[in-house]
Amino acid sequence: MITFIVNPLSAGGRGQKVWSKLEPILNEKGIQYAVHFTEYPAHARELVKTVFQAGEVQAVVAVGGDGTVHEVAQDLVGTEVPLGFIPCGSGNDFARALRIPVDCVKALERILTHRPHKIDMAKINGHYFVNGAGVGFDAAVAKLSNASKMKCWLNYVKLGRFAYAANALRMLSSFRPTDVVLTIDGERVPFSHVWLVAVCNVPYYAGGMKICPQAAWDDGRLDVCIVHNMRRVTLLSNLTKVFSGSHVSVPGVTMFRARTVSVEPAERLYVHTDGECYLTTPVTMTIHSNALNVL
Ligand SMILES: Nc1ncnc2c1ncn2[C@@H]1O[C@H](COP(=O)(O)OP(=O)(O)OP(=O)(O)O)[C@@H](O)[C@H]1O
Repeated sequence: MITFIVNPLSAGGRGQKVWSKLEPILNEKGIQYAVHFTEYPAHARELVKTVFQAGEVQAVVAVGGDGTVHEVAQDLVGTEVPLGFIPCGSGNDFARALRIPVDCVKALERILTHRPHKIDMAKINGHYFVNGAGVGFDAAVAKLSNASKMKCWLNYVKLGRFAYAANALRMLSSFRPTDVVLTIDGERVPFSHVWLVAVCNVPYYAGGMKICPQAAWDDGRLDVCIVHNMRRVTLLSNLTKVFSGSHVSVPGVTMFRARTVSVEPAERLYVHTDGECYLTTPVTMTIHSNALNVL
């Protein structure tokens, strides 16, 4: 039996619309399935636990945004039960990285016909994440985006993925860079005047920003992007380069690859994981090779 976990409110209600399109297709094909709808934040994780307790599970499919994938994946890591994903959030970076079609019917077809394959998973202070985590400026922007009405409006006109970029411009004038010590595979490296530290398992976050262009979900490494010692005006003028990944050659952008990364700033900073902000520093991130089966 395939279990679908649907966030009906993802991208301003797209999750519900997508499910209404998929349900008749599943019935027509005579596929055995169960469906559960999330009713509050973090409910997806509870639902997956309940599904496992109830018995044999063939696959669990997240229908929603990257936040829903993040929650569903937590308890699938280390099991052979594959994760499927029907992307209908505002960012859909996980789908972008794994080349999962944005068309929900094609995404369903892939789930029904694809052989599962293993991907790496990253872990931060005990929680897994699928795409990336960010400390500092990008986490502050993620927090602002999730709380702001702008994301709802942009979702309404199907431009939700630009909410982060729009809020980055708003946050730019007020955010103050700070000193940070990174420990990269055991080596302590101090950085001054740090705007952000992004640690990624896939190239994209925040709705298509190619923050770590070389990141790969099967290389057993975390890719790290540090933006430091950069004037506000320089950051502003180079902001759009992140969509192509060409920001990596701007002075003040330092890239690393590692298996373990710790981030200790001089002051407590927000941390986002897969676009959701529920942690603060200090944090330690590790990579776990071939940890999740994906359809
Ligand atoms: N019924 C609900 N009411 C309120 N919050 C919910 C509900 N269902 C899920 N959530 C929370 O909403 C958050 C975001 O969900 P999701 O990622 O699916 O959509 P999105 O934010 O529109 O997409 P994206 O993450 O791509 O921007 C998740 O962290 C989840 O915990």
